[in-house]
Amino acid sequence: MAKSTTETPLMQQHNAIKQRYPDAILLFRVGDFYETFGQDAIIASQVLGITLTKRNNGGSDLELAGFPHHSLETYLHKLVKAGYRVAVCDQLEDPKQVKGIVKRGVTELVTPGVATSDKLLEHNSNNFLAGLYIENTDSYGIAFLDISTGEFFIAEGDKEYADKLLQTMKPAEVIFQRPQQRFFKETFGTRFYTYCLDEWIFKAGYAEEILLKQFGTHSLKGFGVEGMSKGLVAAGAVLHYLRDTEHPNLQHITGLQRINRNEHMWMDQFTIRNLELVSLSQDQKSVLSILDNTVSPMGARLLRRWLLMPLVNTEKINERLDAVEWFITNGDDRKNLLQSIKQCGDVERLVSKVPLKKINPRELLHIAKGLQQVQVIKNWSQQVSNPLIKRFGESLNPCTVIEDKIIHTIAENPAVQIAKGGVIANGVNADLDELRNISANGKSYLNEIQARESEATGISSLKIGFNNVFGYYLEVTNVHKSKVPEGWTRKQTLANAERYITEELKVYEEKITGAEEKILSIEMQMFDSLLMELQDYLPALQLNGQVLAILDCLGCFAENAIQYTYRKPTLHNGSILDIKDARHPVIERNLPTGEAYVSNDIFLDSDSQQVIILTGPNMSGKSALLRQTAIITLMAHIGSFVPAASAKIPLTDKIFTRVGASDNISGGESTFMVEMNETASIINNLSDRSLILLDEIGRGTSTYDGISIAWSIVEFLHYSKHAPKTLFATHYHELNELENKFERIKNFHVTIKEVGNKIIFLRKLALGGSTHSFGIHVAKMAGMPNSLINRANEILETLEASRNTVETQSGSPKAGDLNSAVQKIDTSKMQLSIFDTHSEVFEDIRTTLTNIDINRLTPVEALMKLNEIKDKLK
Ligand SMILES: Nc1ncnc2c1ncn2[C@@H]1O[C@H](COP(=O)(O)OP(=O)(O)OP(=O)(O)O)[C@@H](O)[C@H]1O
Repeated sequence: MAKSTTETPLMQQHNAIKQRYPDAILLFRVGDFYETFGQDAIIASQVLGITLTKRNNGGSDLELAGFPHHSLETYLHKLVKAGYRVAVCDQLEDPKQVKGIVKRGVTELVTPGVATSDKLLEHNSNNFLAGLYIENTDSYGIAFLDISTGEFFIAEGDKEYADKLLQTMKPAEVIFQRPQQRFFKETFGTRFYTYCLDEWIFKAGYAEEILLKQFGTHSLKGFGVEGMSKGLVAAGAVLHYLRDTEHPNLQHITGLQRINRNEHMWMDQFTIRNLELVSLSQDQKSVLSILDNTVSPMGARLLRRWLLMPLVNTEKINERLDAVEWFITNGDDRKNLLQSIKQCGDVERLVSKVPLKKINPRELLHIAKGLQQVQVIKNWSQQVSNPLIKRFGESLNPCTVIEDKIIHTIAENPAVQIAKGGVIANGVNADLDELRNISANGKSYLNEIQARESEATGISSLKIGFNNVFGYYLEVTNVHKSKVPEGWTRKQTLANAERYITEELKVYEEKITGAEEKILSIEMQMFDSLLMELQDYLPALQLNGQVLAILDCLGCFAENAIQYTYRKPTLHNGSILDIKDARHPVIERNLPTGEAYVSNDIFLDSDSQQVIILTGPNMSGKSALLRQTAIITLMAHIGSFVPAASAKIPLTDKIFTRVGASDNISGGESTFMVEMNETASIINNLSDRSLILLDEIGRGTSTYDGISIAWSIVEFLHYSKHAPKTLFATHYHELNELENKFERIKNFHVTIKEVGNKIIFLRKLALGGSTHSFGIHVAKMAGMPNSLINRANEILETLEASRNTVETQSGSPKAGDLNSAVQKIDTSKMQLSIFDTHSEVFEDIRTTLTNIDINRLTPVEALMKLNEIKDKLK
């Protein structure tokens, strides 16, 4: 920004404030506009598409861009979405009351992680601010706060766990110690919006002090977070950051919840992505998107967390499953309950707007109407026979006193903005009623006085009037002057009349002058005090929100089970996984009309069938089978019914999935390196209750290396003392040999039918391995030129002829003499079959001609086709 000694006082004020928020865009309120200056103006004009102008600033030109104050929400949201921190600087005094420059100050610093505006928030996902305390390279404390709902979590763990939590909770912003900037980037990458704070903030003593102050308690014991010193340090930093960003009203942040690593199933980021649990883009279908039948935003947010953090406690899971079953058999109860929950709106976010003073009258009324529904649900829950639903229903708090007060205080259909008036109901405040009466019925009130006084005095021509100098008056023509009573005071004498004021008129005048202003002020004050009163109920309201979210999710599982014929799984502590007629919940919902999903049985245990080697042609459905096994297992662990005829699911603490040859080029790792890194992490983190899905592991390197690695991984898993249940899909048919050598390995394949030179995918799982991949067939389906396909078939024949010499010897694979087979490939035909352009062109022309229906061709079209063919021959 251009510096000048002759800056205007306004710019001096701006610059002084800007200095305190150097890394934020400063929206500086001037009259009815928010203005930006200098570099801020350049950015704002680019991001917001508003005009950039120049203004003279003491001799130098300064960039300027602004927008009307009522557009703040829209523009603020655009800037924050574009990744900027925005400081909103308001006028702190009424300009009408002040001479000279108005006092200004930053009233809010909005960043991606500290957003409360509905425009910045997605209704079905949380907007977390994460605090990360890096104690050392493998020890972390993490806190997640959603300021828009008041949910506050803490956790601790090693690097892998910290990474997993960050990936799962997807914070909009991560704050950590400034000296760790480089380390953070190297460890967690660049996918998060980050901000650094001074190291001194990350201290246990400071954290405790700030947390106790926030919660108004003497100790943190009540939150069950003892021993989580690192997590608390992170939570302290989060609160400090809120203070730094001018968020003083945080009464809705009433406590902490701990996330325990051993209470949830372990799935790493790769597994979450590979199983397509949550959508990466708007139109991508995911397990979450097809399961989400919730009726409230808090239900939708909770479902996401449930899905990414499945339970590993049989008792708790069975409680949920039983509740879902109850909802299925009691359909009317379920429908009524969901209807009630729907009417409550986004309880958590509405409640959080109360201390932030961002709630509008309509939303306040919504809270009260929600509380009426809460009462309905609570009453209903008394007669529910399912213990979990009953327990949750009974824990609801209808907060009757405040509900009643809001319903009676707020008008039936209030304006959205308090400033519009008409927000407080009639009959609540006598002064307000009177003022409204006066303001609305002023004319008839005056007529009433006029008639009354005219009758009392006998002055038939008595008139009431008003002028700016004398205010209200009674006008008496000179003829009747003698009839004027004593109590009237003369105010003005005209040629043929006198004007008087009475005590009653004086009082009326005082009342009517500024009635509108007074009405507004009473309304605002009553609204404010209602909000103040409501603050005492915040914890109860938040608890209601959480309970409604749980009931919503359970109801949603019941809805899904009915709509999509999901069945109740049996979760047990044994080792058998036995699913009958399993389906993939996402694929089955996206098949073209008329096509049915082919279900399959799958059985795994730790005695006879611990590892399945799954072969089958490309596109036959191997990956789908692997994934549906994991998704069904996962769904059972969140308490959902599953897409299968029946399912016995062993309690599973970890699901690993790996797909060969996925790459992480931006992370600087080669395809195969990634594949091996990820597989190594499985091998090193196995447990007795793990489910492992390996999809074409080993394919990222040469055939021999790949087969050898795949073989040894399977051997390792088979001999591992944990005996993890494993599904291994592969195109290395050589691996089928493993079945003969290891007792707990079984071969299966996905069936197809060959009809002529076509194959039909039957998609049924059958015992035994398959010998063909039919990859060339899939290449044909993908639209490769016929000449290329024919050539590939020729080469395949040559190679397969040599395959007859394949011998697999004593526990290790030998893939035959591929090298000498390759030498046998006859390249003399290559000119003709692949690179003979003529054959390609003729093939092309033949296709064009075959597709022409001569009877329907107009002469002009025929000429054009002829021209097209001529061009091709050129
Ligand atoms: N059981 C099924 N019923 C109906 N359609 C299915 C079934 N299984 C898979 N499909 C369809 O077939 C497509 C290919 O399936 P999938 O990716 O599982 O094959 P694959 O055997 O793993 O193939 P590749 O070896 O080439 O990776 C799926 O996207 C889905 O549309």
